[in-house]
Amino acid sequence: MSDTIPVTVLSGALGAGKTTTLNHVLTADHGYEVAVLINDMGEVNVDADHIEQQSELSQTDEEIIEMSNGCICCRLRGDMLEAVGALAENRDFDYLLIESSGISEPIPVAQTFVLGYEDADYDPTEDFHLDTMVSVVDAHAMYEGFDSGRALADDDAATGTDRVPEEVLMDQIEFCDVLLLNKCDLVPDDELDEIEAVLGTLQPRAEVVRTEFGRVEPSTILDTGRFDFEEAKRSAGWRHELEHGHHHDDAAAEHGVESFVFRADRPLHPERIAELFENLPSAVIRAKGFFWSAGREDVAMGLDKAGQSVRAGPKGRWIATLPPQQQQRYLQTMPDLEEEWDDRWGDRGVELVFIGREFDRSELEAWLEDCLLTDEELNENWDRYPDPFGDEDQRELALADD
Ligand SMILES: Nc1nc2c(ncn2[C@@H]2O[C@H](COP(=O)(O)OP(=O)(O)OP(=O)(O)O)[C@@H](O)[C@H]2O)c(=O)[nH]1
Repeated sequence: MSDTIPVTVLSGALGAGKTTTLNHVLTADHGYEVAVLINDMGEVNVDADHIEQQSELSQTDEEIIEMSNGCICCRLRGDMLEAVGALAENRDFDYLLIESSGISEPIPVAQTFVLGYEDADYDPTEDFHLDTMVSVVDAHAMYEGFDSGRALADDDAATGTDRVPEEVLMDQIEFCDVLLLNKCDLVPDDELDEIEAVLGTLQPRAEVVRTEFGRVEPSTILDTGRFDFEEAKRSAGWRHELEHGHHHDDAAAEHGVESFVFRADRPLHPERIAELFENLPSAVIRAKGFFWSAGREDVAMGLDKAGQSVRAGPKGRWIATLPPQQQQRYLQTMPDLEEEWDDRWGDRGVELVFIGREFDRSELEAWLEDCLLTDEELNENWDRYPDPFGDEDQRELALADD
């Protein structure tokens, strides 16, 4: 057991701050050779897209595996095992850090590591042991919906096949060893005390740590030895999962959560798109990606909506704005990029992911289309358009107006 590789699994609702936490920990001084597996909800993993090559994540040397288009708690369970099995063959890392998708249920992920999985030949216990289950909780979302937080506490119906994300959230809270109460900067201290009290009642065993932008000591989530198999086995969820099996094979579909990606290779009108971002339907629970705002050819704008917060603004650089040598490096390593490269505009474009429950996708798509420059506008002087996004990093749009 002692020479098996420890595994930490990060769970947490969509937009709670898992990636932010992961970035923070990976760039901190942790002393491990970490391999990372990221499971993102949605067809494409925008977090890993090329404009973000400059992000902190890619500046670290970690081996990163991405699994999109499904959840590692269900459809991708076997795939996950195969991937970590292949990783383990080389053994050139000594820690495995997993970020599961926002709607992944933590128990099946834990069971996959502790018990293996019937459809996979690889037995993960030969190489790995589960060290810490971490849940990232969005303190601001809890604060905003404190009433529903109470409903959560009363809800013992985490069984059956009609599980909804609130119940997944419940599982994420109840089945973890460390609870990161994130986004504490957005919530008054006395409210945080109350939220912490609720969390403590729901999961007395977990260590609760308050964080802002995922800034946590690596030792809080790495090699803590806190995962307790005996304890886990006693939890109702664990037994239920074993008795009934993990029936669904697509958590997203089951929860009515869907995602779509909007792509375009022409710019968006800054005022129209800012207005749309400020008025996104509430059924859209998460949106992210990057876009080209007409008149701001110098910078890749990012969108980041998590719950009620909508932030947009400069996020990264287009590869087309990099010095030629660096540009060549990207183009050589990314064949897709070369294919999509526009002679005049390079990689500038729009790629936005929208995740929601029962939202009208075609209506949203039509609105987005309307925000693209028309053929006529393409010939105008874009520099005359007012720029609602400014020069700062992504800033809050919706909250500022409330
Ligand atoms: N104000 C504030 N914003 C935060 C904090 N942590 C993260 N955010 C922002 O919240 C948004 C979502 O953060 P992510 O780290 O991408 O969340 P995630 O859980 O990985 O999201 P998914 O992968 O889509 O499930 C981003 O805009 C972050 O900058 C925080 O502590 N305070």
